[in-house]
Amino acid sequence: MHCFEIEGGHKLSGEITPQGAKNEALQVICATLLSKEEIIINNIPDIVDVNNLINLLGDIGVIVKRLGKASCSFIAENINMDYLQSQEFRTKASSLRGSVMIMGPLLARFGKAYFPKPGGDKIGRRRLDTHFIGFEKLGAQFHYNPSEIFYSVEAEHLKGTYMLLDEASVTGTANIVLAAVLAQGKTTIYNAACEPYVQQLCKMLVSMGAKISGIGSNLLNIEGVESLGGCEHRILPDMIEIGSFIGMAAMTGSEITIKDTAYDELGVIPDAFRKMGIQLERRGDDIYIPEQDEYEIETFIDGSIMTIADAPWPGLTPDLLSVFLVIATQAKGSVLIHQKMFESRLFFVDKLIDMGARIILCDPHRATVIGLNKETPLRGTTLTSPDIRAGVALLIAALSANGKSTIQNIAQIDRGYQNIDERLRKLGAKIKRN
Ligand SMILES: CC(=O)N[C@H]1[C@@H](OP(=O)(O)OP(=O)(O)OC[C@H]2O[C@@H](n3ccc(=O)[nH]c3=O)[C@H](O)[C@@H]2O)O[C@H](CO)[C@@H](O)[C@@H]1O
Ligand SMILES: C=C(OP(=O)(O)O)C(=O)O
Repeated sequence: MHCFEIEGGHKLSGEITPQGAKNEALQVICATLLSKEEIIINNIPDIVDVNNLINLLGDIGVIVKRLGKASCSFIAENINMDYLQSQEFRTKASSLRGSVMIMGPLLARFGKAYFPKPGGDKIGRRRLDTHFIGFEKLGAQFHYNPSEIFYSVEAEHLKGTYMLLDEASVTGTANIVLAAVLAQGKTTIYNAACEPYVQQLCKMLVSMGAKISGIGSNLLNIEGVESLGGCEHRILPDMIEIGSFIGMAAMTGSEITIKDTAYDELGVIPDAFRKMGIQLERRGDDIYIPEQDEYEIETFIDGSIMTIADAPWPGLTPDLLSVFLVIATQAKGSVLIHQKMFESRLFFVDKLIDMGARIILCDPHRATVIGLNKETPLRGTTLTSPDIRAGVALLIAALSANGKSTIQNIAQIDRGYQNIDERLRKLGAKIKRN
């Protein structure tokens, strides 16, 4: 098991370019199953989850060609549906969460799809109800085998309908859209998730010949078509990685430039960092973060303590709350971090408390952080990464801390951050992979 050894307390400097977005990559790669024609995807991040999905598609019969470092061609002409019943499929598909989005395209194109319990972060209950209720509304029969935790959906044909989702699930919306584009007639999805990942998926589907309106809103209208063609698509920069780099710069008091951020797609993220007192400047499509010896968390207008909370898009993504929490530990002022969506994502604060941070975990969803205003740095220690975003938050803490830290279980970080140690070394970080 690899670990990172970090000597903290060094400033970073220079430029860093974000990878392609993990969560978009998972959606658009699954979408390649919808067509017999060639689909080229560019800016694919070289990370474990995405590589596992690409390999899984290869196992199902998709011809995958690497065209360059970050580009692949996919031709899903012949699909081996029997493979989906194999033990090997169950093991491989359950290594990540995003692979559940192969179900929508397979159901739409071949009338059936199977799936084991998906993997992904262990951050509380992660149900799939929205996915399956959506498929059922489109006319599929759903079967769940609880002893094997194996899901199946089958339909002779899918028929468009109106549906109001019980929650704006990101992968759930994507999965339903991926099925509805080939259904007969019109599907309306209300309370649809509209994260940039879903918007990008819909734009790609439109370029393949799908008829979708309402992209970017929570009301999608889809007119089913007979078949879809090929296309070329480029994945947006990873907004979670961009946010992680902003947090890293603030905590280490570093001057860095994050290149090619697709700034207009970042929604409230830059302003949420500004509320934490972090200065950042848009320069074209780059984000420049000056060296800051301190940053002061704003209060609300009436002087009450700031809350940073997650919400479905265009609210603040839950995937950045661990980063906000860690940067608050060295801010001036206090903040309530309210992780509304996931139940077990804040427990990593114990590790920050061990490092000297002042945090009260109020309950599994809320933590109050009283910033140290950089008067007392965190102390380096041995840490274990419980999930991908807590992992990167601990990495940020370790980079800013006094002394050495070891981060174990870095497979969690590698799941979503491409070559992170090498890229950070180029900024001057003292980080080794052992
Ligand atoms: C592979 C992938 O793309 N993963 C992302 C995707 O996961 P995923 O699609 O699995 O997450 P969902 O959007 O389904 O839901 C996430 C959690 O939020 C809760 N929920 C969701 C919507 C809502 O309106 N209210 C609510 O409370 C759900 O019950 C669940 O506990 O979206 C999550 C929410 O942005 C992100 O954290 C994950 O990184
Ligand atoms: C929770 C995340 O990923 P996944 O849904 O793949 O577990 C994440 O990217 O923060």
